Amino acid sequence: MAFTEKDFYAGHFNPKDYLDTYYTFSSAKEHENGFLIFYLKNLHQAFILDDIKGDTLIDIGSGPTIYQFLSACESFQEIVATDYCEQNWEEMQRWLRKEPGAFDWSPVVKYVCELEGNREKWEEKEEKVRRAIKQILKCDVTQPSPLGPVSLPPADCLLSSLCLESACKDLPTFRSALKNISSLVKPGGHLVLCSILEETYYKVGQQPFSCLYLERASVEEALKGAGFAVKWLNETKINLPLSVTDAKAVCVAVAQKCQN
Ligand SMILES: C[S@@+](CC[C@H](N)C(=O)[O-])C[C@H]1O[C@@H](n2cnc3c(N)ncnc32)[C@H](O)[C@@H]1O
Repeated sequence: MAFTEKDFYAGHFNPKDYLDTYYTFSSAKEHENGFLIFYLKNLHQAFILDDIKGDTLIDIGSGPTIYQFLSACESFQEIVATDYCEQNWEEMQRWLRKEPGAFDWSPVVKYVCELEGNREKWEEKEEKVRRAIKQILKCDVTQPSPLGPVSLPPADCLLSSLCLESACKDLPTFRSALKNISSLVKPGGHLVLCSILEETYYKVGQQPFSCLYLERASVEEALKGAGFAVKWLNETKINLPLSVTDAKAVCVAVAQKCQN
């Protein structure tokens, strides 16, 4: 399908439909939730077991979701969320401010608390995430300075899930987007990248969006080309209905920005 660029996202990406389709979590939807469970386990691995920690973390292309912060908030006190689209900032704000109609993340939060051995209650974890997210900024990964005029000190860690393959029309653009975002992290800092593999489209409500077809090797090469050393990369097959997406697999990579 034709590439759906950022302004198409701004006009057509419905955060509520997106959350309902991909982040409604229940044991009855084990297949549909497969990719989310895999991401949560690997984020737990990165931020809790591997002990990637520091002061600041920037999440690139956060969309309306907060699942990616549930383990990270144990290791980073300051989280900056970013996205190109205003409707996504608003949807995230609804949850941060506990406003009526906010998405119910509690089943996902409870799952992560279980992974962590219930060190804290799920309500406390939600509050920790709310406290950690200090700002939501506009970002465009296709620009050399993705945060535009906003200048932040280089972060200790970058996180990004399912954004670059949505935002990039081809592999050269994907490679340069990784270089663009690498300017936001310190040398020696980490990048945790959650990607979807072998996907050409996904639907949000009835609206299809294009996806850059990626294979594991192209993710690894692009990371190396952008100056990152890959520490580990885990991949698993997924099984979502074709009415929603043609994705075949997901992967999580942990990489470290090389010292110059
Ligand atoms: C599939 S969603 C991923 C959202 C979330 N990170 C997740 O894990 O579910 C893709 C996101 O990329 C954002 N996006 C699209 N083009 C972008 C661009 N050029 N720069 C930054 N974000 C962009 C969209 O607004 C959308 O929120």
